[in-house]
Amino acid sequence: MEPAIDLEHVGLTLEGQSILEDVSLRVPHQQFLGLIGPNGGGKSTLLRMMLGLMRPDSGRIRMLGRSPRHAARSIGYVPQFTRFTRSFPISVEDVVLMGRLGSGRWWGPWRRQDRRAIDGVFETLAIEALRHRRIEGLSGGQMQRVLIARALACQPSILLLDEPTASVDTDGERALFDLFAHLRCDTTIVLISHDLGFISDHVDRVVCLNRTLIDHAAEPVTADTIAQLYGQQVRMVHHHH
Ligand SMILES: Nc1ncnc2c1ncn2[C@@H]1O[C@H](COP(=O)(O)OP(=O)(O)OP(=O)(O)O)[C@@H](O)[C@H]1O
Repeated sequence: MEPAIDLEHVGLTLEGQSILEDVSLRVPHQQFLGLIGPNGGGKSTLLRMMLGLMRPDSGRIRMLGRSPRHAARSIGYVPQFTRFTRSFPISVEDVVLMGRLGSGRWWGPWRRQDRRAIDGVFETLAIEALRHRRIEGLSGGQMQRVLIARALACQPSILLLDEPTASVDTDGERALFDLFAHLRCDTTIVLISHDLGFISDHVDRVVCLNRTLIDHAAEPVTADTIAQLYGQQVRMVHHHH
């Protein structure tokens, strides 16, 4: 069976700087993968490539056996919180409905079935009370949950999350990982995090990206292995500068 995510020898150079080099990664269906690495290591760039928002200079990316652009409707994406501007005068419901744009509907008012389809997502993320609030006034943790709800609104087969727990308190973080544990029965999840100890408790596998990818698939995921992986990578950063 083809893996859910298949990267082969992916490379990217931007403005003369090598961002990704020979990155190969196969993520089987329903695996929960933690993606770690130092700042600027290329993690967000790699997720954007999986979504088809950026193309590699070399190598090949297949998502669900298709090109990233063709698979995009089956991929939910939670961007890094700080990259999402909140100065639009729109409601929480509007933001979550945006997640259904790929579901065959391109313009015109939302259909009742679209609104009904997101009811479950509001409940799952416990944001029902926020449904008609403007997004400008939300707290960081509330907004983060709204962005996750938006990603889930298309009932994705693959969920890509860029530091989804960055603005969430400890209880909220635990609730999110409970949610991911529930979702992984039928979803492949890639989660970027800097919280090394925390992800080690929840993911199946950890890979570390710092321009090149280090995959210790054979080793059990423990906080120590991750700290070691991360330490190596951080030392490499210093070494390169
Ligand atoms: N559009 C762009 N043009 C030029 N350089 C870019 C562009 N996008 C990203 N980069 C560079 O690519 C490198 C990787 O950035 P990226 O955001 O993928 O890293 P990251 O691992 O997600 O970092 P962080 O942990 O800080 O979020 C950085 O050096 C960044 O400056």
